[in-house]
Amino acid sequence: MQSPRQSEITHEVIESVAQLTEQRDELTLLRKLQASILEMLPSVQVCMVCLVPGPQGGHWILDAACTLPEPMFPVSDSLVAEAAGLDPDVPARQVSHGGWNYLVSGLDLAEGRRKAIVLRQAEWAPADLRIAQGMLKIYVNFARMLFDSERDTLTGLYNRKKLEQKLGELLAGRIKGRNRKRDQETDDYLAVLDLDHFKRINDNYGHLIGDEVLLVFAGLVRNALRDMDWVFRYGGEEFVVLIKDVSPATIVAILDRIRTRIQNHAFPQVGQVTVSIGYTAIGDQELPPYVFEEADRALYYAKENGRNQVCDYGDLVSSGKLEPEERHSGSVELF
Ligand SMILES: Nc1nc2c(ncn2[C@@H]2O[C@H](COP(=O)(O)OP(=O)(O)OP(=O)(O)O)[C@@H](O)[C@H]2O)c(=O)[nH]1
Repeated sequence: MQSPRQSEITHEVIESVAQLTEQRDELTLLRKLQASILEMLPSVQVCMVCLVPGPQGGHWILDAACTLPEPMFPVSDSLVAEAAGLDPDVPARQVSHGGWNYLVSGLDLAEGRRKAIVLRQAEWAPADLRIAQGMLKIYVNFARMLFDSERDTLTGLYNRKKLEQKLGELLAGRIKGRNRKRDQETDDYLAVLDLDHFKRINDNYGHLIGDEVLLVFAGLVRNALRDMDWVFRYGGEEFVVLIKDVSPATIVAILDRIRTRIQNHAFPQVGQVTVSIGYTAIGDQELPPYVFEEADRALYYAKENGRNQVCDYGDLVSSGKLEPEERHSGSVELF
């Protein structure tokens, strides 16, 4: 039979696992993991960092721009090397260093990144170690599942489901007035990007090369943007980017930079590929499909009028080239 203390611990562990698996967002999942570990094992210190391949490749470095919960200690180069060398199938490894006993765990992310979770304590009681290892194992398994559920398998970009969630959150925030910046000159934008004459690429070079073009295209778009910008594969050869808090001049510059980089890139076997882009400011549309619909209409205009160009829904409406969107309640087609 369990002692009262044992059954209290069992209850705490079950409660923590239940709370952990309620999370649907990478960052809140990490925060919950940190809180649960600190609650169950108060003498443990926790540090969560992102690693990226170094400039020469072959070794990993800390990604300072990666925002994770406040680290409780600095991560040394040797710990980075330890986390980098982890076998993804081994959830946690024990390492002793400078009078501390560390438990290092890693999780591979898209775009060659790796997340490392490092716990430390001068001495680990065997029961504490088992709890920590178990929690890390549950976290890694659950985070992988969460990660897969919101990513496109070919490109590793976020998928349409994640777009719907992200855009819904953004609009809800604006409606509540939290992100409204009426007095400022910046806005949030949604752009739809569609490769030109992609069917010809498939027809002339085959589906595998078509997939390769999509993969290279996804990387070029991702690399042309800041870490804080969101890139989604909407489906087929259609992609969406969400760019927050930029001026009207900046959004044109960003999207035209993407367009030019694609045009100037020599795609393996295929050579030149171009992209058409339609975008709209995220304002009072109220529902995610309304935002998408505006950007998609601007994209359609770009396609109909020569392709390989960037078109703004707002400009097209104010110059009379497009009729403003008429919305009838009940006619909303969800994503
Ligand atoms: N290789 C590959 N092809 C895809 C994928 N998803 C969709 N496609 C193809 O993308 C092509 C899209 O063709 P269309 O919608 O006619 O458009 P397009 O040829 O790009 O012409 P425009 O958009 O008008 O410039 C179709 O041939 C689809 O089969 C995919 O995952 N891999």
